[in-house]
Amino acid sequence: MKTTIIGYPRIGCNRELKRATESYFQNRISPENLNEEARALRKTHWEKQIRKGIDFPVSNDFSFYDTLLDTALLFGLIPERFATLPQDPLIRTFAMARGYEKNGYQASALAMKKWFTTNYHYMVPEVDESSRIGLSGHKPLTEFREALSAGLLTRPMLTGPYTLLRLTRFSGETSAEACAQGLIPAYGQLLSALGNAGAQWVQLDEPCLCLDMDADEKALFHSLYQSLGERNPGVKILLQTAFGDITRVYDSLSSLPVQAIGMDFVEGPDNLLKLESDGFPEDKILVAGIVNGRNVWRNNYKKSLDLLSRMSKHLPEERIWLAPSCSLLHLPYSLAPETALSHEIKEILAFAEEKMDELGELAILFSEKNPEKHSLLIRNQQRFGEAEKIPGRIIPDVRKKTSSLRGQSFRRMPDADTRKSCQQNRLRLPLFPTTSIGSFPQTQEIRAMRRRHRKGEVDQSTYETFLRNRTEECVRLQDDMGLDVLVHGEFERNDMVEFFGEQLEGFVFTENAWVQSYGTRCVKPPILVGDVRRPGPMTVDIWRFAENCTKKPVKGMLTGPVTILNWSFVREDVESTECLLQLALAIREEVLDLEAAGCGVIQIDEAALREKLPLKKKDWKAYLDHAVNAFRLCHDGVRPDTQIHTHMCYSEFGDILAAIDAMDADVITIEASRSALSLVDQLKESPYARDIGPGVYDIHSPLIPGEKEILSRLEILLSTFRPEQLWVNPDCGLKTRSQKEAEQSLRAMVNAAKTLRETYRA
Ligand SMILES: Nc1nc2c(c(=O)[nH]1)N[C@@H](CNc1ccc(C(=O)N[C@@H](CCC(=O)N[C@@H](CCC(=O)N[C@@H](CCC(=O)O)C(=O)O)C(=O)O)C(=O)O)cc1)CN2
Ligand code: MET
Ligand SMILES: [Zn+2]
Repeated sequence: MKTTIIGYPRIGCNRELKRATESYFQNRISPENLNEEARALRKTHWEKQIRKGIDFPVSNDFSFYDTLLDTALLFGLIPERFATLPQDPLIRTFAMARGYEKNGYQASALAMKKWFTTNYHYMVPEVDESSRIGLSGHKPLTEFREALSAGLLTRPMLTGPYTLLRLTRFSGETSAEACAQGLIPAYGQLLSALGNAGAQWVQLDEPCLCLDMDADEKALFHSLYQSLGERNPGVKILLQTAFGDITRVYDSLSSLPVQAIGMDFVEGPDNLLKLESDGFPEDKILVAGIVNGRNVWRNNYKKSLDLLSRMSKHLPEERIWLAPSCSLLHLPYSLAPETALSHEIKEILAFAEEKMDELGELAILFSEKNPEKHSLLIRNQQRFGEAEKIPGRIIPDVRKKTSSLRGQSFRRMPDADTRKSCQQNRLRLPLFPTTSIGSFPQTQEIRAMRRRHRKGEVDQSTYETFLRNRTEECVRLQDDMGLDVLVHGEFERNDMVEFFGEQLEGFVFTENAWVQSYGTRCVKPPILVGDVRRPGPMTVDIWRFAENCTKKPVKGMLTGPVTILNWSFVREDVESTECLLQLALAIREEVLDLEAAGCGVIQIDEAALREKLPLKKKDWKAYLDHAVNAFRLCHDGVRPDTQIHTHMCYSEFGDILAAIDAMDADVITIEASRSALSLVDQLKESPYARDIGPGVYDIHSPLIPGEKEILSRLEILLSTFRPEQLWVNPDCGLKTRSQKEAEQSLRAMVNAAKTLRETYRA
């Protein structure tokens, strides 16, 4: 059996690309320097795949920002506001990703959305009537040639036409069908160019095949591939899917003019059932995704060999290539730099590099007559034996509590309307109250201080004094700007999930296991290995300190159980519903401690609640029931006059409105600035009654909004929301912004709210 991967991380094992790109943004290095760094990284990544024995390495998985954005640029899916940008590919890429402002020319960034159920974000391509669809770049070709000149034959990958069209926003008279007319010839042209350059295979990523598909969508998919097949000059196509099963189109696979199909057998167990009941097309190769490409645990070889032997009853092993279930983009690079993990834990983990080892070992084992006797299999089983010894895997006290809660639904009393008046009596907030989402800029100074503290170069009390000083400045600044509900700024947190993981029992941490979240931004997800317990208060001290710096209310700031779970690497030895209950209990204890300390407004962020919404609608209810119930458990014990906020990063919630409402928070703040109109649209049919703060400016962009711009967004929002329910806040936390950007933007926002209040008073 041959092995392949379908994408590799690109940020660099020491985040070299992040550092180089950020230096380029600050004009500290030239575009040539940035390109050099990128070339060096690509070379390192190809060489690593070869060294790990991968038979078919991949190219064009590199990107300066996002591969979907690269594909959009490649084929001219560019909206009018970027049409007159300089032709330079770096400038165009970053302009579309981050917004552009120069010489009186301004263009806001493309929207950013979550990539399927991962914590990776893609840029949403936009097509309008000005877009000229056609091949207008050569990135896949350049990178293919670059590898070839280093002596490596790679398989270029890019987003396929169906997924590209499905994820694009069309405006005016444009449509996916019309766009396809220009797009397919452009793909054809690219494939010929790649074939002429010596490529044998091209990988077209079609993860959208794992979504629900109606008859029109299926027809579009088939017609795209039929016409691509007619234009294909002979290069072989691997149609690659990920993140679930493709049972929606399985029946028609054999008629597709492609030579290989990649399927996920980890998140899509139904793929195997289909293969067993319907067989697999005789003329195609199966790229079998059997090693989990997005969780950090070792593969269980015994189970994988069983799976492979079931598959090989339906097609010969020469036609099976072993692969991860998705791109390795969602995993850290390597276990090698991790020195602090215990032996048992290290034994049971595998990051991108170790996953490639696993593919090779599985190929060896499968070719053995008696794999049971093979040292590789014995070693693999020993790892799982060792893992049983991990301390804290089962804490009987915790299990006792969760088992008494199973099957219950939690509910806060009294009803929301009654609570609203209790809270108004206590807080006395003006119309259009202003607030922020929590974090303030994590400046170089703060990060450097945290690093010195981590390394033991700065003692605990110096570090704490430093944090308090920053917190005090931050609270005073908000007071001075006239915000109504303040925050402490989250300076003590490296990340909203990693921080809570560090406070709770049950998680372990890595030193260097970074995973790209978007652009140059990375996360280091904690790894859940045991039962969760809260040893003591986590946020009460810093909240109390901040509260004492002002007369205004300061929000207690927590991350909710669903988000902690969704942004961690989760255990596979325990049901996620159990972990969710354990986390909810821990957060609940913290909520009650904050309340007892006098905190009147508590925000429980559920930024990741929507992100793990299953891709197929039939699975939504089960997920949402558990998620919502866990959130309700966090706050079902608070007093009526304690105001519970929640925050979500994406406003696309028209379709899960009932679930959002059922969370029973008093106030929700959400992202909306890049899509104020779409939120208003979604809520036209079914109005939303609770207090809501749709973000009035984009915190992901370095552009500073003006008061007028904010006012016009607020006006749009007031066409759907009652003045008494509208809060005024940014889209999300300010941690990635500079001090100046944060301050000027918030001032514009507060002024806009004040102006609006005048209008309503008159
Ligand atoms: N987990 C998670 N997922 C999320 C979000 C989020 O906030 N958290 N937000 C949404 C958007 N995604 C985001 C993801 C990351 C970042 C982000 O800012 N990440 C930081 C890293 C944050 C962090 O963990 N920082 C640590 C470590 C920082 C670091 O790199 N330290 C240097 C030293 C720095 C110095 O000396 O100057 C080092 O260790 O080498 C800290 O502050 O302590 C980055 O990439 O720059 C922002 C948004 C969706 N998903
Ligand atoms: C990604 S959601 C962020 C919420 C968090 N309270 C912050 O402001 O950073
Ligand atoms: Zn957010």
